Order: sequence, then structure tokens, then C-alpha cells
Amino acid sequence: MSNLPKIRWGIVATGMISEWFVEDLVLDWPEGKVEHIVQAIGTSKIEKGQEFASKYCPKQSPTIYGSYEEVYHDADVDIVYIGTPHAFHYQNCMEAISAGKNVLCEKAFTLNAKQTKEIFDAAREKNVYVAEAMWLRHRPLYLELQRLLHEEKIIGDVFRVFSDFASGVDIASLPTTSRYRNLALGAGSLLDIGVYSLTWVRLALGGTAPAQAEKPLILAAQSHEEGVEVTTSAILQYSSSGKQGIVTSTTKSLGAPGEVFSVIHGTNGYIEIEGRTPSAPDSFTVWKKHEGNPDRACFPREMCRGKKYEFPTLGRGFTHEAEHTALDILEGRKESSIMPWAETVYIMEIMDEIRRQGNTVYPGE
Ligand SMILES: NC(=O)C1=CN([C@@H]2O[C@H](COP(=O)(O)OP(=O)(O)OC[C@H]3O[C@@H](n4cnc5c(N)ncnc54)[C@H](OP(=O)(O)O)[C@@H]3O)[C@@H](O)[C@H]2O)C=CC1
Ligand SMILES: O=C1OC[C@@H](O)[C@H](O)[C@H]1O
Repeated sequence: MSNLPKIRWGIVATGMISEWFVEDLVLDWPEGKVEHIVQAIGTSKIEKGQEFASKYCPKQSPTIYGSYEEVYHDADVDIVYIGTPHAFHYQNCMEAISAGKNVLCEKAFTLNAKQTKEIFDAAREKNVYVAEAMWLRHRPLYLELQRLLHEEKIIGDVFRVFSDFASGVDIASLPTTSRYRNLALGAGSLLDIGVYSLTWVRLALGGTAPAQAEKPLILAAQSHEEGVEVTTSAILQYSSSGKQGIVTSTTKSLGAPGEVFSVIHGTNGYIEIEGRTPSAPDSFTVWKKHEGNPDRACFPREMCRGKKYEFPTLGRGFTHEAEHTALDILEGRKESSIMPWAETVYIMEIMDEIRRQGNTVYPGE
């Protein structure tokens, strides 16, 4: 028994992301400020939940429910974590909120901005906490890069950024019930992985949006196979400053692990971000002008001097998100300062516009 404050999680769905999240939730983390308890698990089949619990949180004894609703109504659950495919996030969030529960819901938060706004309206009315589980934003690497770019201005004024996520999912080989293939589950590269490319662009160009933040002009194209959006490219331009971001994603090819997936250009240098995937970055390298770097690019890389910042990850990297969220709840906040509601709406509105131009529509929209 620890003396740390406790937070009791109700886990909704037992798919891949719930496995990853729960595994990290129960990790021994000496710096942790909260004791995370897996209080309940809601799943389509009780046996699936039992197997999940024995594999991913063997030292805990959660109540296993054969429905999600029972998790929402369990008085011992402090916060519900939603790990269903994106098409169900709206319904899951609304039901959890209506039962008075705090919610951490996976990305993409919903299918569109309209659903997102309705969830936040409901949360406001019920006075509960809701946040999009954009784990990337909680990582120490992301927060340090944000500080270096916008407080220290390490590369001067940022004026453009490229960011790509190539995930290499062979959609045609998957069953039609897969969330990567089934439109009714929200299949498509933009909502699944393009949201990370967009997040890096947001980090570089602006950080976190107040409700009235400038909306970029958007020029976007999307390609489809069997009706599923498989490749997205979008240019975002902020007319007041001329800053540009290029957001790309594809499921048709895998990005090389460890290689650069995003480049941020400033008036005084540039930064490359590297990692296993854009959702799990490992390091970034700052290349400054006039500090031993030749001004032109026709020199071998070894002749240039960049400063590499490395961030080893504990577990898969979900501990930071879990910890920040738990502290928000324990300290009575209703929104995350790392992923506030206005920012989730802002991201969803950009994705709506990209999809409008790219002709991607989900059933029921
Ligand atoms: N943050 C991150 O790094 C990641 C986030 N994600 C996000 O998590 C969400 C889930 O993705 P992932 O875990 O990969 O998905 P999976 O397909 O692996 O699991 C989804 C789970 O949702 C439940 N579910 C409820 N209804 C359905 C349905 N009709 N079809 C399929 N599953 C259903 C099932 O759980 P049960 O049977 O227990 O009810 C299922 O196991 C997505 O929104 C995705 O974007 C995904 C991967 C990584
Ligand atoms: O969030 C995610 O990050 C990792 C990807 O492989 C996965 O498809 C996506 O859901």
C-alpha cells in the first residue's frame, strides 16, 4: 500500500490500445505521484475481459463487466478511459458523461467537430472532466520542444514545418471488420495517424489554441482505396504571418523506424524530429545557423554540428498522460491544460476541412 493519492480507472474496451495503456498504467514508476488502480473493465465478452486483466494488470483485481454501461455506473470508478474505435467515441463519451463520469477518450476524439462540441457541452453541463487522450502532447520530449521553440526561441521564428506519418497497414489483407478497413468504425489515415502529423504542425506553429485562434487556409487532397482514405496531404497557411505547415499521412507505406518524420524551420536554424513513429518520438536534433553548420546543404552530414536531445521512454510512454490526467482529476480541474477543449475542437475542425476537400465522408455524416 502506498501513501500516494489514488485514482480508480474504468477501462472501456479491451483492444490493442487498452492493452498498451493498462500495461503502462500499472508500471512501477518511482517518480509517479499517483497510484493508478484498474477498478473496472468493460468489454463485449466477460472472458475477454478476464484474459485481458490477467495479462495486462495481473496484480490488480478489477471488476469485469460484460458491458460498457456498467463501467459508467460503477460508483467506485473515478475516470473512464475509452479505447474503442473512433466511430464509437461520441456515443461512449456521451453515455459516460451522462452517468456523471470523468472521461479520457482516445484519439481521434470523434469523427467530426460537431460531435466533439456536443461532448464538451455535455461535460460542461454535468461538470465533469473530459480530455482527448493525445498521449504525444504529454511526453517530456514534446513539452521540452515546445519550450525550446516558443520560450527560448532556439531556432528564431518558426515559419514552416513538415510532418508525415506513414504506418504501412496492408488494408486489403485485413478482415472487413478491422477498424483500419471498416468505414463504419472510422477507417482512414487522417483520423488515425494524420492527427499526429497535425499535432506536430500545431506544436511548431502555435502550441495550444485559445477559442478564437486564427484558422489556417487549407489546401488538401486525399486518395481512397475500396472507399477508405489511404493517403492525405494538406498545406495549412496562416495568412496573418505567412507561416505554413505541411501535414501528410499514408497507410500505404511504412516510415523508416528511427528516421526523421518532421522538420521545423525557423529564421535561425531548423529541427529534425526522429523516432519509432511520430506517435512515439525518441529524439530531436537542433541545427542552428552559424554554429559550426555550413550554410549550404552540399556538405556531408558529418561535417555539420547538430545538438541531439534524447528522451528514453518508460514502458510505451503512456505514463505521462495517465499521470497528468489523474492529477487533473485529483486537483478538481475539468479540462487538461495540455489538451484543452479548444485545441481538440481546433484539430477536429481542421480535419473536417481536409476531409471536405478530400471527399471523405463517414456513414451517418
Ligand atoms: N494512442 C495510441 O497510440 C493509439 C490509439 N489508438 C486509438 O484507440 C482506438 C482503438 O484502437 P485499437 O485499440 O487499435 O482498436 P482494436 O480494434 O484493437 O480494439 C477496439 C476494441 O473496441 C471494442 N469494440 C467495440 N465495438 C467494436 C466494433 N464494432 N468493432 C471492433 N471493436 C469494437 C472491442 O473491445 P471489447 O470487445 O473489449 O468491447 C475492441 O477490442 C482508436 O480510436 C485508435 O485511434 C489505437 C492505437 C494506438
Ligand atoms: O495512434 C496510433 O498510433 C500508432 C499507430 O500504429 C496506430 O494505428 C494509431 O492508432
